[in-house]
Amino acid sequence: MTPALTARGLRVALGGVEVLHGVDVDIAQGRWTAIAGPNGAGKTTLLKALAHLLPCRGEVTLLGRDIAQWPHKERARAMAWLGQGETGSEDLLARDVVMLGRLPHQDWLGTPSAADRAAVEAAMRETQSWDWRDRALGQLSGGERQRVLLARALAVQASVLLMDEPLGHLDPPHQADWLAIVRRHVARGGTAVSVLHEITMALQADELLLVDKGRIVHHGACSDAETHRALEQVFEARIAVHQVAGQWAALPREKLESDPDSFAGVREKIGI
Ligand SMILES: Nc1ncnc2c1ncn2[C@@H]1O[C@H](COP(=O)(O)OP(=O)(O)OP(=O)(O)O)[C@@H](O)[C@H]1O
Repeated sequence: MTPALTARGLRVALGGVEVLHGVDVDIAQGRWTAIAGPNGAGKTTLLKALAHLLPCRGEVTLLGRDIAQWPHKERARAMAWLGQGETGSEDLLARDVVMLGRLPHQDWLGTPSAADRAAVEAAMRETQSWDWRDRALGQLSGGERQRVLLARALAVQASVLLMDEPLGHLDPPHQADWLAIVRRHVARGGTAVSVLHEITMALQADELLLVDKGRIVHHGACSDAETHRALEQVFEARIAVHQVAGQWAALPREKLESDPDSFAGVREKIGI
């Protein structure tokens, strides 16, 4: 199957300094790929370059076609973006913010159709943000706001969904809801790519892309032992990947070793 996204020799310079040094990658369609790595490694830069949001050297394709050759609206219908700490639109009502996700489907100066309104409602219900549809974005809490912005990305109904640190401000139940949303998207044949700092959450993805110092240092299945070793290595062995209650989890190694009592329950479960 054609990859959802590919990059060949991708280089990005920011402020005159190269921060991405010739990345080659294929992102599979119908899979969820998580991008992880240390602070400043280049994860956001890579995601933005794949989204065609940054000037870069090299080639990027979206669904088999040079990303720069896509007509703008068509590309905006094929690929949705959820950025990190987005500002702006503070005075807009939440439902109008989500309607922005429908712009690629509308004619210039066109009014929203019944299908647009239905997509907005469905996306807001999916992210449980429908209740504050008539409140201004600037008046919402961090987590409420994040769910509205996720709804905006979902309202696009794009097959490729790119999300930079989507769990910001979300409490654990809403993190679990986000996980369910991503899994549904992928089960329907969609592609999800997300930068995640929460490594245990990143390990729930299908594939893990590890970025360090502007390069991809590993790309493999999240269930793969080789991926776990690469993950431990990129974080200088300060985390350890173990299976806890049937799921892969990244635990702080120093805490496990120096304060065994606080992890007694976990140690019992994972047998160490
Ligand atoms: N506008 C900019 N001008 C100059 N350098 C920048 C700019 N934006 C980012 N950088 C640098 O580029 C590098 C990669 O940044 P990027 O945001 O992609 O890292 P990241 O892996 O997403 O980091 P984090 O985990 O901290 O969010 C960092 O060294 C950062 O300081």
